[in-house]
Amino acid sequence: MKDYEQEDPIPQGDLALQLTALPRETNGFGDIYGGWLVSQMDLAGTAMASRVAGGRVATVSIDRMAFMVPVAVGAQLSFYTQTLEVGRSSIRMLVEVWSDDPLSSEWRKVTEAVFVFVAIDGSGRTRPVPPRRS
Ligand SMILES: CC(=O)SCCNC(=O)CCNC(=O)[C@H](O)C(C)(C)COP(=O)(O)OP(=O)(O)OC[C@H]1O[C@@H](n2cnc3c(N)ncnc32)[C@H](O)[C@@H]1OP(=O)(O)O
Repeated sequence: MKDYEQEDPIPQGDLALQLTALPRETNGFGDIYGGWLVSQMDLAGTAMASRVAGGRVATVSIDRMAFMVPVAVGAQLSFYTQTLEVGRSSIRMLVEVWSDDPLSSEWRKVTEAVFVFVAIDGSGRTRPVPPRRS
């Protein structure tokens, strides 16, 4: 994961979400916890996938992920998304999280994961992703 970080020093894709890590997102040790970060990644990916899908999507899978650096309270977090593949109803999307630490002023990649979203209709059944408009 560290090698990949060095080969890949800039965010991939489009900025989907920016927010500040607040004290309410911490665990009992006072540290930002991973589950909160994953849920923000899911929200950022959902927002972008629903644009591609032209409507409602559901998260069907998240690949393995590792947290490469800790996130400090007060850090500015940026979530980037890149569509990797569009299937009949599925959208594979890379979601990266980058942190701007207010104390160290360091800009670093925190984590990344590939999410798969599926376009669904009002009843929760899969539907085809509409063709891309050029
Ligand atoms: C449990 C929760 O509440 S988690 C929170 C939100 N997520 C959800 O609620 C999703 C719950 N899951 C579901 O409702 C169903 O799995 C559905 C409707 C998303 C998909 O139903 P399925 O019967 O798996 O549909 P189907 O087999 O046709 O697969 C649909 C697409 O998803 C892809 N897919 C299904 N499972 C996976 C998986 N585990 N990993 C990657 N892709 C997958 C398929 O390859 C297919 O892609 P394509 O249409 O582009 O070829």
